Order: sequence, then C-alpha cells, then structure tokens
Amino acid sequence: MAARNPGVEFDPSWIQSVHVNLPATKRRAEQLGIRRTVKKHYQAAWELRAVTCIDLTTLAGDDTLSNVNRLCFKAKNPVMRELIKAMDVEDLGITVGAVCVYPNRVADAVRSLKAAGASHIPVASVATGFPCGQTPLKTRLEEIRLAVEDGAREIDIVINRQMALTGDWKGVYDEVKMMKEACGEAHLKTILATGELGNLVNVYKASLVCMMAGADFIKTSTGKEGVNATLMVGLVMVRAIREYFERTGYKIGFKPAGGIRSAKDACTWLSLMKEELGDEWTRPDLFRLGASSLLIDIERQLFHFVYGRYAASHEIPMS
Ligand SMILES: O=C[C@H](O)COP(=O)(O)O
Repeated sequence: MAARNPGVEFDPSWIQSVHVNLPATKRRAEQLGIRRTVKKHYQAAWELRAVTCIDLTTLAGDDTLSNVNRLCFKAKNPVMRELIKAMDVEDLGITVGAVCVYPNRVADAVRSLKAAGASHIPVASVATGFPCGQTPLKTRLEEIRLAVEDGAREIDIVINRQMALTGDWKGVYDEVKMMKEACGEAHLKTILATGELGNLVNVYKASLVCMMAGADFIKTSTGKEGVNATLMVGLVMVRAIREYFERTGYKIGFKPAGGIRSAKDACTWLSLMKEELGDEWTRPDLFRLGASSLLIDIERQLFHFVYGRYAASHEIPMS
C-alpha cells in the first residue's frame, strides 16, 4: 500500500508553468483504444482485474434501502459463482473496489455489507453538494463529517468550478485542504468535473492543485456532466499524477467515472494506466473505475469466455 499523500504547500509558479500539447494528446488518446487489444485468457484476466477496481455506484434520487442491499450483494459477488468456478479463480476472492452511494445511503450500505460478511469492502460517499457543489462551504464540510461518522471510508468531493474557471487556484486549494481535514482517516477522491473546466490546461492545473492539497485520488467526473470520462482528459490527468510523483514521491490514484459501460472501455482504461504509470497503478489502491452499469457487460463477456456464447438475460439475473 502506497504512503498517503499529505499534500504540499500551494505553489503558484508550478500551476503557471502548466501547458498541454493538444494535438499530441489527441493523437495518443486516439491510439489507446485501437492499439492494444487483449484476447482470450488475457482478456478474461484483465476483465477480472477491472472488476476489482470498480466503485460500484448508485447515485439516484430514488435509491432505497433495497437497491442499496442489492448493490452490496453484487459488490461481494460481482461475478456469478459458476463463472468464477469455471475459471478456477475462487481463491482470489474477487470483489469490487468499493460501493459508492449518496451520504444518506452510507449507513444502509455499511449495515448491508456487514450483514453480508463483506465489511472489508469500503463504502465511498459522494459529498460536498454533489454533483454541482453549489452549497456553502460550511455545509459541504459538514456533509463530509456526517458521511464519515456513518461509516464512509472514502469520500468523493467535487471541486469548486466557479473558482477553477476564474483562475482562483489558491481558493480551490484551500477548500480541498479543508475537505481533506474533514475526511480524517477516510480517503479523499477529488472530482474535477472535467466536462465543465473549459480546457485541458485547466484539467491539468486542477489535478495538480488537488494533489497539492492532499487528494488521495483524482477523479474525472460526477457522471452527471454533459461530457464525462474521456481518454484525452484521462491522459492529461495521469500525466499530472506522474509529474506529482516525480516531484514529491507520492503516488496518487486515478478514477475515471461517468459513461464507462463496456468491458472493452474498462480494458482500455487499464491499458492507459499500465502504459503511462506502470502495473502498480492497475490495482484498486491506485485505480478505480466509477461506474453504475459496467459490471453487467464484464459479466456478459466472462460468460462468453467460459461458454463460448452470450448469456440470455435470465442467465445473469443479478446483473
Ligand atoms: O462516480 C460514478 C459515476 O457517477 C457513475 O456514472 P455512470 O452512471 O455513468 O456509470
């Protein structure tokens, strides 16, 4: 397990020095989806790895105790038992990386995982006026404290886009630093909402600022913006993670989120991590996929790997 990032002093000259080569980023992102394809056993292995990195998410106004219970059952048993047996991976004890819910559902999720004997799976809560962050700072900080009190071990905050868009990076830094303090022992994931940051330079700057303020993870999107996780944005963010690591020695995690629905997409994100940051960043302590419906497709692909045909929907009922 990597040492947690304590953050560093705000460094405006580092922020000012940021620039992004747009055509090169575009070219590299385009190659990612097509250059590397994994097949057969390798594909199944990558898909299983992707499962372990999923923050299995439900973030809906109509979330209830019963769908949170169902989500937690799925978190503990993400792939049908017969597939796990057929692939001979029972001893790996595969679960998802975390369950991600709204603050009001944290206590339900903690209870439900406990009842399922799966308290080792952390509950992550979005907080700070997710998804827009348009509530007073005092309220946003209190929301974090309450979610932690209810048992959240990871907190996904949204950054202040108004400050980011007006270039008030010190303001963003100060808020994120206070949020980190409010998290206590809980891990802090900072959502940049990249679809609302205007350009890739702002994405890089926001990534650096959050890491300087002590983020454990940087995350692309809430899943509620018009444009969510894209490979271009992902590339810029992982390059910022690399630069932060080279300058400070701290390893920060990355979480693309929003619109990731296919096993192929999940493998492409994994290959981005492997190629840009190395194998260490393809594991759940440094990589998560925020997704509400990705698991269905991964399970379907694994079914195809085992049986050589796609499942009828009644054959994967818990998906
Ligand atoms: O953080 C997770 C996202 O909200 C999930 O987005 P999604 O529903 O598009 O998978």
